[in-house]
Amino acid sequence: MADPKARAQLAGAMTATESWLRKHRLIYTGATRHPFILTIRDGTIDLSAFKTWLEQDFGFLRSFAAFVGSVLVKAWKESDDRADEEVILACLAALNDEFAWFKKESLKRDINLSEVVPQNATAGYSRFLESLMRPEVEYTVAITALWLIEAVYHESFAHCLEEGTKTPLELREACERWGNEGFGSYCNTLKKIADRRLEMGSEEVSKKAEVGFLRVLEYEVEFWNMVCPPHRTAAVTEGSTSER
Ligand SMILES: Cc1ncc(CN)c(N)n1
Repeated sequence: MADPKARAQLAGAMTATESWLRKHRLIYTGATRHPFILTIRDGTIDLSAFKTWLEQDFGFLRSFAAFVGSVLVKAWKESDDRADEEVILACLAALNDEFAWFKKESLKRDINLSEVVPQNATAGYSRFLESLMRPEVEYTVAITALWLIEAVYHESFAHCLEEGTKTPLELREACERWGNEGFGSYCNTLKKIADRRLEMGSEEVSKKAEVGFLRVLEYEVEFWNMVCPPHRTAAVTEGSTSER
């Protein structure tokens, strides 16, 4: 069905991103409720896993910053709304702050970030981001991926801040960085941009954006799995900690 309006009517009041979140709920939950996050939330986190996450996420961040820069270029060239550029620019500014935070945290934990070698999951994710930076990749596809990458972190870390959780004090700052309400509103703004673009775009672009959506979730799960391999946490997901 090529007509976007007819597509929207068929889906009722649901936006494209909402219908994908529903359709791909299983993998979305896998990405936002990963055992790594659950162990932060219940206070049983293995601090060496947290250290690995710090090291690898810093590496990811370098590619992510380049990707966000490429989304800004696409917005400048293709967007129907100049306000999009301001949202993406704010994201780049926040990333500058994020780099400083990673450096501060690594100093506290005796990590030499310049010596860290990207593991397969980080390198694979970076290659995927690089593929999205190509000029022929549509702005709509790229902004949808950007929204989801940010939203997965927001949903994951916000889960560790809910009432009654046992998130260790020393990890609260990390959780607040992505789990705070301001970050949540920024994710919502990105979601609205993605939906606006998806609504006005072709069926073909929408399909590409959905493929990108799924790939982001797969890479996010792989990223968490690298930090906290499933075999080590099988017992946690089964409700016991005896195998850890
Ligand atoms: C792997 C990953 N995914 C998402 C984010 C949030 N920018 C992050 N820092 N790292």
